[in-house]
Amino acid sequence: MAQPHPITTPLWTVVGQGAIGLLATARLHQAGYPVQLHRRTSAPFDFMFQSADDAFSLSLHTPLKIPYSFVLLPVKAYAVVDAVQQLLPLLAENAQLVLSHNGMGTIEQVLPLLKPKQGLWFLSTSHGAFKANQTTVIHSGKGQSVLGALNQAAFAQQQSVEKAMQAALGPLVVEDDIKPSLWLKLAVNAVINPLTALHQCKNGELSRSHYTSAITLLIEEFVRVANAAGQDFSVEAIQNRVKQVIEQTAENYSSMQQDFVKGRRTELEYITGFLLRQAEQHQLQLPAHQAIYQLLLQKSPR
Ligand SMILES: NC(=O)C1=CN([C@@H]2O[C@H](COP(=O)(O)OP(=O)(O)OC[C@H]3O[C@@H](n4cnc5c(N)ncnc54)[C@H](OP(=O)(O)O)[C@@H]3O)[C@@H](O)[C@H]2O)C=CC1
Ligand SMILES: CC(C)(CO)C(=O)C(=O)O
Repeated sequence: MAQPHPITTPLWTVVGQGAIGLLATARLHQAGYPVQLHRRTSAPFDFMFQSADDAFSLSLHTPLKIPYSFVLLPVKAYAVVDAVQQLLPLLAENAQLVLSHNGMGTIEQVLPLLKPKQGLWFLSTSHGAFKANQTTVIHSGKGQSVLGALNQAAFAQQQSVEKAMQAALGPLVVEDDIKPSLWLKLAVNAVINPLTALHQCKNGELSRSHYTSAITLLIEEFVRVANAAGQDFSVEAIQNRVKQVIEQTAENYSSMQQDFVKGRRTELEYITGFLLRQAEQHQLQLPAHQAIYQLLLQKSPR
């Protein structure tokens, strides 16, 4: 008689020890997934997770199990390609890799690095998390996530990846084509992030009439380049989305504002920079985005 296959829960490897990575790690652990952290050092790592409903600590001490079959890569956009290059020798032949970050432009760089059976995914999230200190992560805002497969090899493990990402950063919407969602997130980030970094203000400040004309210009330019790139957005739809996010996150400081004020590298190159590169390809001028990009570069301590 044939033996039934044992039902195993796959081991996930989360890269880094950032806010989103630790949030995902804690939630995977809560859902019963074995999970390990691929960090810059191999020292043992304990951390504390806190949310509105929960608080617990997690010890991740066992040596890393390689090759990695399921990997979540929630690092800043500018760190993605280096991280993937470092991971390549550690990935299984049919590994599944989930990118998660703000901004765009990394997918095209990562796809050619993978082997034919290695699947690539993108997860875009509106969850909020921050590190209160090196070893404490706070789940500060319940959000949701959008997940999409980026190559054919991703479909070989579709159910496993979707189920795990539901646990890690759900509630989850799975899109056949994630690009429109990424462009919509880009619109929000290309308006709110540079303005809040430049004016050193909370997101909610941008609802003041003082910012109306700058926001309108940035949105009109965004829509021109998005349309040229084949994304069918109207100015009105983007205005409504940006207004909604400004209201919903009124008390937040954007990630770019925080990086900028702390003198850390920002994701400007993958947000406004990406938009400007797209505009160039389509022979469009984006004077408002160009101006804010130059101002932030000049003022940036790095
Ligand atoms: N935090 C949030 O609430 C939200 C964040 N996002 C986006 O998600 C992404 C991740 O955000 P967040 O978690 O805040 O970012 P962090 O910078 O806090 O976390 C990234 C982590 O990855 C580590 N890392 C980078 N490269 C490597 C590598 N090659 N090997 C090992 N570790 C590496 C970093 O280490 P080191 O510091 O040493 O470089 C850091 O610990 C960003 O794009 C952000 O914009 C989106 C929505 C909400
Ligand atoms: C949505 C927003 C603007 C929330 O602050 C964000 O994604 C960020 O800060 O990077």
